[in-house]
Amino acid sequence: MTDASLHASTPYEDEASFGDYFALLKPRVMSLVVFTALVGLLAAPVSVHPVVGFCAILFIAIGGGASGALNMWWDADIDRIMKRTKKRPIPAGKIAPNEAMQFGIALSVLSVIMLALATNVFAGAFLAFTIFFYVVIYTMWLKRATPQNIVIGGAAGAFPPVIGWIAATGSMSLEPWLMFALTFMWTPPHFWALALFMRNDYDDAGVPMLTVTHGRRATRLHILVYTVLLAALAIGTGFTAVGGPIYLAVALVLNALFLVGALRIARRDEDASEADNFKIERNFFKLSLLYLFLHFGAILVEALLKPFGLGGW
Ligand code: HEM
Ligand SMILES: CC(C)=CCC/C(C)=C/CC/C(C)=C/COP(=O)(O)OP(=O)(O)O
Repeated sequence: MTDASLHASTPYEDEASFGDYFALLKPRVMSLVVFTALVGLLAAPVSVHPVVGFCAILFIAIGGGASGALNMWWDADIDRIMKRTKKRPIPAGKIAPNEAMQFGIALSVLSVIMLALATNVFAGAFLAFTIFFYVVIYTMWLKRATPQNIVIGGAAGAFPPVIGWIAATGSMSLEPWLMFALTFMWTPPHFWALALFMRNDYDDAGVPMLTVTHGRRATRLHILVYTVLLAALAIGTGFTAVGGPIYLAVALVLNALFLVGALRIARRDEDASEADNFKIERNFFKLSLLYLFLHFGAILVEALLKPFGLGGW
């Protein structure tokens, strides 16, 4: 939908509140993104001045939020159709699409420049690339083009620990890419569970999510396959440079729970009670958030213990 037609059907209010602009930053989703960036930054084997570290995380958060605003600008037409998203600031008539676009671009430029100045140019460039990946590659291109949209696009959400590490060290190494791999493999089960319990949202909006193109049964099986691969990766990571006994214990428990959840989803029958299916899918989605948070929390604990001769193997 063009700006003009959106304007025609939505009476934009004169003054959007601070809360409306804040909502454009997708703060709830970005909170976990920012946490993974923080772990990337703190797990690096260098000492970062607390003020520099704080600024780095702040600018990564602003960059992530800016990419969320640009996503909402581009997707305003489908957001106004889906129940889950119709109350967002643009479809709700609080902020005009053009304003959201300008806000998103301004914050993107600001965050990239400030991160480069506060830390290093490499980190700034990587943040710019991540924003580009989420906004252009995922949102503008893949999301409406292929059911593999989130498998490939998931890379955008997996880059933040790499940005955090580069902000701290000015270089890359294996450890942040292990964190990348974990988030990358986690994204499909995380998202497809939501696509299942949001039922017809994506059908209505004509977005080619797996649930729409290949059906709910195929999506359930995809969740199971990715969860098995994720479990192998997450547990295997326990024996690498970012792992250690604490991480491994956390990973074993969480992956067992996640596998049980994925099996329950895979075994659901579409003819079964819709309320029961909803509950199982929603619980799995919630567990996915705890799953990533605790894996990164464990990576952080291992890293913070290392200077004391503890942590790691
Ligand atoms: C391309 C990859 C991803 C896709 C397509 C995706 C999709 C989604 C969607 C559609 C929602 C519902 C959001 C809403 O209604 O506001 C959601 C929720 C969420 N996502 Fe993701 N996600 C992705 C990657 C990530 C990553 C990498 C993280 C964190 C590292 C993350 C963290 C969250 C959190 C914390 C929520 C819950 C927000 C709440 O409490 O409402 N997501 N995700
Ligand atoms: C630092 C930086 C730039 C981070 C970017 C992080 C990132 C790519 C997060 C992706 C998370 C997300 C909300 C995907 C939603 O998919 P969607 O946009 O299809 O969901 P929607 O239907 O809720 O809009």
